[in-house]
Amino acid sequence: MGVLVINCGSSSVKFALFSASNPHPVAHGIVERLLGPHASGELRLPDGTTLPLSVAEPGDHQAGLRAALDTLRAQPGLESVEAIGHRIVHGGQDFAAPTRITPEVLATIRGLASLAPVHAIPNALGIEAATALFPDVPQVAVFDTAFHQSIEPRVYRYAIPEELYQDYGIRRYGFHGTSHAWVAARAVEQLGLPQDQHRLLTAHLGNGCSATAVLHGHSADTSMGLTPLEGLVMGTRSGNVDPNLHLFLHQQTGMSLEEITALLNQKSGLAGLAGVTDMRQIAEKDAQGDPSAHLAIEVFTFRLARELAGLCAALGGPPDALVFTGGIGENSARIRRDTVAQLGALGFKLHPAANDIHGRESAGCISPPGTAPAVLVVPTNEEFAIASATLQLIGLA
Ligand SMILES: Nc1ncnc2c1ncn2[C@@H]1O[C@H](COP(=O)(O)OP(=O)(O)O)[C@@H](O)[C@H]1O
Ligand SMILES: CC(=O)OP(=O)(O)O
Ligand SMILES: [Mg+2]
Repeated sequence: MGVLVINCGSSSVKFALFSASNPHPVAHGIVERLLGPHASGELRLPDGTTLPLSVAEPGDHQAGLRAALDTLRAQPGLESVEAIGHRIVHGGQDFAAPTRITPEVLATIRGLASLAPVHAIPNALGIEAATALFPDVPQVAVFDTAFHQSIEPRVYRYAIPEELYQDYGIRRYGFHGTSHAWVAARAVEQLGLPQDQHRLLTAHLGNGCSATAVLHGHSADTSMGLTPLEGLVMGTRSGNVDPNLHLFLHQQTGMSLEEITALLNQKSGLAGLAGVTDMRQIAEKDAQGDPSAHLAIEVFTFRLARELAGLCAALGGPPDALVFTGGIGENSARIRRDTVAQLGALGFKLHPAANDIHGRESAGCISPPGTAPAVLVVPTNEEFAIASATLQLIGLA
């Protein structure tokens, strides 16, 4: 039983093919720089082989998916695709759980574009491209927002006039839910906590970054809001700024609303502070004495620590553990160290040697043995979580 998982971003398509309940993909890859003249990608096979993917012009999402799937299908011995799961970033108020994709569901996802301008249209294009290539294969939408549907009105309402919530659905939604739910479940298993009695903080730190308070298996609060711009400092996103910034910038510079929105989503965050988005490069620049890179790390970790401390209000008691995941959370001992160093008020401590060795593929405890609260590194596996939800929904699991 082959399940293909598709994560269509604004300029890339990530994909992974899974066989039944094996969390390691039988093949996976990425096609990048779509929409530009030099789209390209690669397919990785379990034996370590990497095959280049050449994308036909125009290099749109369908061309990207076609390049990936044609190469995938040509590999001897790989599973055929019997179900497709899509990562869909925004489910709005309409979707609280994985949903079988129909033309109506696709239209609703497309209609949510104003709430997720960077993500919703590529997500819809991914569904259309997959439908064109696999017209008879069942497809399932798995929403980033679904896990956060449990947050309460005091958490999801903004203090703005009520009719804006009623008329336009303006509220906090939260994202990266598939990842937060996955790593929280692994942490509960690893620490032997009761399924229905635990308090966790999860920090998903990738290109987009968010933190969540997980209370007894459910999301109780999260740092992202109406859109994936709210909250933490990210690769190119500012996270929280004073909402008056839009007017101030417009008056000072003459920039339009659209230009300011693009500035906050695409040119801010680590890119704005340090000039580059990649945390590895920022750490290298910092080591060479670059003051902007140093400040970027300080702002990133302080804002993360402050957010995590604030999320404890929704836990209603001291956390059992803090979980780091995502490209930065899994790989950067430096970011974990600097963040935890600012959370002493909550009792968090690191075991420096354990912190230095844990990285991708090695889930582990990085706090001193036998002490509470625990600090864990847990690799996320959004793709496998989506594959599992897809199989479950179509009754093949
Ligand atoms: N060894 C590392 N040290 C620090 N940061 C890393 C390391 N490896 C990856 N990263 C960072 O992880 C981020 C990308 O995270 P990832 O979860 O892969 O992204 P995406 O959200 O696109 O899935 C980048 O900022 C990258 O620099
Ligand atoms: C919701 C979100 O921020 O997603 P990503 O990290 O993939 O950009
Ligand atoms: Mg991500």
